[in-house]
Amino acid sequence: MLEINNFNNFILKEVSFSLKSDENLVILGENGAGKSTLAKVLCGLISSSKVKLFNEDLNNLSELKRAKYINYIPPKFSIFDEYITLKEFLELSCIQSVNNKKIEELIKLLNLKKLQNRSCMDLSSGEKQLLLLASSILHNANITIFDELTANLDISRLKEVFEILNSDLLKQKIVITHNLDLAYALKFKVLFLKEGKIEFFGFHEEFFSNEVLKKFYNNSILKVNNHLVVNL
Ligand SMILES: Nc1ncnc2c1ncn2[C@@H]1O[C@H](COP(=O)(O)OP(=O)(O)OP(=O)(O)O)[C@@H](O)[C@H]1O
Repeated sequence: MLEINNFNNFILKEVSFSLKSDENLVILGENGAGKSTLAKVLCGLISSSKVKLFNEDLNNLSELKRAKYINYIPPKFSIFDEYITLKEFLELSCIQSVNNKKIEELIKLLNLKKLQNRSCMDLSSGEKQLLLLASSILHNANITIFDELTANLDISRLKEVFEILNSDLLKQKIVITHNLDLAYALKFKVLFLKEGKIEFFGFHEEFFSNEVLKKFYNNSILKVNNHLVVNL
């Protein structure tokens, strides 16, 4: 259970919503709408007294408990140690004991075997995003927030990531994305932010109706025969 109650700062305005433990969420909105800021508030990177996780104030949680409850995966991979390898990064992603069997399974699942001894710094943007996904599965938080996880992925990798987000490998998921095809396919609940305000919070079916799409995207996107079509 995640709750935010009337949060305000210079970017977000009167933000309130709650998610039950079995609900996943997609966060949509224009560039600069406040999506990453909201993610940082929800996971405590921006401090606030307005967030509750599993009925406990986020502010009062120990660092370990907070890490178990929520994990924020940023849009860009950054690391200070330029020598650390992909496999070592995964070992560090286990919050308590290192689970080598699971690391091997994930390396196989995400086809990262030939990269496992490469320095993380040398990975391509898409490979870094797959590493972040593998890392989040090892971390295994109750809630994982992905901020533009799929931005640099080719179509076949996007499909693999979709399958993982659509599976039970991770518990509760919050996905920030500009990829409406992904948002549509995931069928998660939808939150649409505009200039820091929640303009829509509700079910997938309602958001992806032509009426609501027209309201938020003018005529640039349409649903035709149950497919989204971009009108460039
Ligand atoms: N630390 C900061 N100081 C000042 N302004 C900030 C700061 N962080 C974000 N902003 C501004 O707040 C607004 C919202 O930023 P945010 O990164 O949350 O948007 P976003 O919806 O995630 O955008 P995008 O889709 O482009 O990633 C932007 O106008 C941004 O420039």
